[in-house]
Amino acid sequence: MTKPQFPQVLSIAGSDSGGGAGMQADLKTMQMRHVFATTVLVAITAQNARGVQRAQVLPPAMIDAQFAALAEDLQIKAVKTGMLADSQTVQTVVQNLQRYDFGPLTVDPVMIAKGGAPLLADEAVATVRDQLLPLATLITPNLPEAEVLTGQKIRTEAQMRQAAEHLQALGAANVLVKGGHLGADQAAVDYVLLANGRDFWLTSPRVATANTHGTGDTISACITAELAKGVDLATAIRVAKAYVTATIREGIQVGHGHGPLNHWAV
Ligand SMILES: Nc1ncnc2c1ncn2[C@@H]1O[C@H](COP(=O)(O)OP(=O)(O)OP(=O)(O)O)[C@@H](O)[C@H]1O
Ligand SMILES: Cc1ncc(CO)c(N)n1
Repeated sequence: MTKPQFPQVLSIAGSDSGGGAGMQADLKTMQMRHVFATTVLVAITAQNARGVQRAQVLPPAMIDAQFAALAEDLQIKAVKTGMLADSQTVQTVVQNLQRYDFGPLTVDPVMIAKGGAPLLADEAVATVRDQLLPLATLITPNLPEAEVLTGQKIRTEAQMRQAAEHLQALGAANVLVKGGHLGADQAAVDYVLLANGRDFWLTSPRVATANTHGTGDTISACITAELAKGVDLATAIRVAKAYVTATIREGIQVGHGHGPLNHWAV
């Protein structure tokens, strides 16, 4: 009897001990999307829905060793990055992504946790922009991240569009600007600019909830999973928007503060 085949995907990220964001959100999402998730852990955070208490970065040699182990034995079809902590770690990840072909790369340029804790050192922003972003098949910044990467203020939908064009000019092939941080009275509107110049908006009703910890990780992990299955990018982004919306709408209650999503939602 032939055994079931699942496309293999990779999450390069930090651990969220609270289980709601980071590598844990990636793993839960990828499992729900029926792909086989592998990981390169770059940092550990002591974190819960109230915030980040402590973080520790892994040494470059340990990051290299994880990449080498995967390259030796697996066939990764799509890859994403999340928390990358500091400039040295970004450079280590960039070197490995250049060394191995793990398929289309989705860069979620994680900078600050929902509670306000920094997950990327200021000195690493230029490394992300200049070295990682040009490798990205897709970059998925939220509004504050897009502001930092472009140096532009983003308060309106017109500015979201301009920021996407700017990010493309910086070298990202395709761009998803996430509008989760627009005003609480506005719909959850995201803007997509594809490599071929096609663009579209994705709009869903804003759910009035504090339980949005890990939304960014979840949408980018879902896109990565769909890409590994061979789904085209525009469809992968639409599927992922629908999935993250369901995980917010069909919320669960775990912890306090910015609680996690319902990854079982469909
Ligand atoms: N309250 C909400 N209701 C519905 N959709 C939301 C809500 N908040 C965020 N979203 C959607 O979730 C996705 C992630 O966007 P967001 O801007 O929150 O990412 P993020 O800030 O990177 O998340 P995180 O840092 O928690 O991982 C987007 O599609 C956004 O529109
Ligand atoms: C480890 C980690 N990665 C990413 C995020 C952003 O959601 C977070 N809060 N924690």
